[in-house]
Amino acid sequence: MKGVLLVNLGSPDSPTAKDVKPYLDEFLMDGRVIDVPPLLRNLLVRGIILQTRPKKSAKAYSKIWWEEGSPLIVISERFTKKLRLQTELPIALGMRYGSGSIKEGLEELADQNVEEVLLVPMYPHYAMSSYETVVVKAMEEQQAHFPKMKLTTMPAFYRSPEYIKVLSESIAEGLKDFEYDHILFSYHGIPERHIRKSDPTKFHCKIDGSCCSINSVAHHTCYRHQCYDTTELVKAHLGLPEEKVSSSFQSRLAGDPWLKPYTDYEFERFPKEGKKRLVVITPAFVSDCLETLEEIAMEGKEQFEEAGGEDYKHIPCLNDSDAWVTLMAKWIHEWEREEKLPI
Ligand SMILES: C=CC1=C(C)c2cc3[nH]c(cc4nc(cc5[nH]c(cc1n2)c(C)c5CCC(=O)O)C(CCC(=O)O)=C4C)c(C)c3C=C
Ligand SMILES: [Fe+2]
Ligand SMILES: [Fe+2]
Repeated sequence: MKGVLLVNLGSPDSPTAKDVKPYLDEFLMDGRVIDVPPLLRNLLVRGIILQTRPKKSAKAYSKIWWEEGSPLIVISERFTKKLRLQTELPIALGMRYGSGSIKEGLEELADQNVEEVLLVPMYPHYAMSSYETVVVKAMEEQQAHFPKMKLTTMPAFYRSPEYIKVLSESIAEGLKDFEYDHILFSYHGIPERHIRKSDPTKFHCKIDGSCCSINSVAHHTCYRHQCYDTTELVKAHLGLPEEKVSSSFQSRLAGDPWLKPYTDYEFERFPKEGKKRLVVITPAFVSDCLETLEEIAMEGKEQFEEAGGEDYKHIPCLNDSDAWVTLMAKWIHEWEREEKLPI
């Protein structure tokens, strides 16, 4: 029997420093997130970051927390419930970090006699700190606890024409009745080093402004290329004017150079260039979360307005919209019947 495991990032159990700390510990001790040798990671994460960050993050989480729980978890559960109505296969949901683990998701499927699992990392793009860590963790759990299960992984779907259509239509809906000077596609950032590490050719990705637009096998795992490609594909689909669209990267941690341009610098720059009415889209996330609801919809608005901006709009992620659920159900049916996957 076939089944599906959807995996999203996860959230703390509550917006308190007490619950945020173990969640951040698991997240940041992942060697694909903070990719330094284990001893140094331990020192950096437990000795420095976790001394102050949980309190700061808990404050941010408490600004966006819903009565039912973390928006990321609640939206992922709503998506899963709606998806179950459109397919007869068992569908489970797991989180990479925090409660509701990947192992529990696989257990739920095993209990329903599932032997062949379609693993769906809920990320449109490949990054070792998002997509790759989900795949590796799921394979480890499968090998350790479910040796007879077969895992097939959904590829990063950022350039599937059907996905671009659904994303573009949700953006078009958000652009209705809003006069804008500029549209910013703000993607979650990663350290530049991760781009070089994920380059199988070891020479293509120079992050020099041109590598991401020159065809290369490196793009299968180049987060930067995939983000820029998403912007280009949506721009083409909607016929948006070249000069009114740009991309940037948000949510960096202090220390290393992360992908540029930085979103918060763009919020300060745009009003000075006369771009005073801004739309922000966050296509690295399929569901709204701390990084979209607090960092972009709240903090970003404040930064933009303080810099002289006048009108600001964040267009929500695809969340549990009917078009997105229906597309995922279609991909699942294609895998179930024809062993075909998007891209
Ligand atoms: C979209 C994919 C994501 C990538 C790539 C990613 C990389 C990455 N993230 C951190 C550090 C943090 N991220 C945090 C929150 C967070 N990150 C993503 C997604 C990606 N991260 C999501 C969906 C969320 C929101 C979770 C939620 O509960 O709503 C946080 C926690 C909050 C905070 O303290 O700021 C941290 C920390 C690193 C270091 C990294 C790549 C190296
Ligand atoms: Fe993150
Ligand atoms: Fe690249």
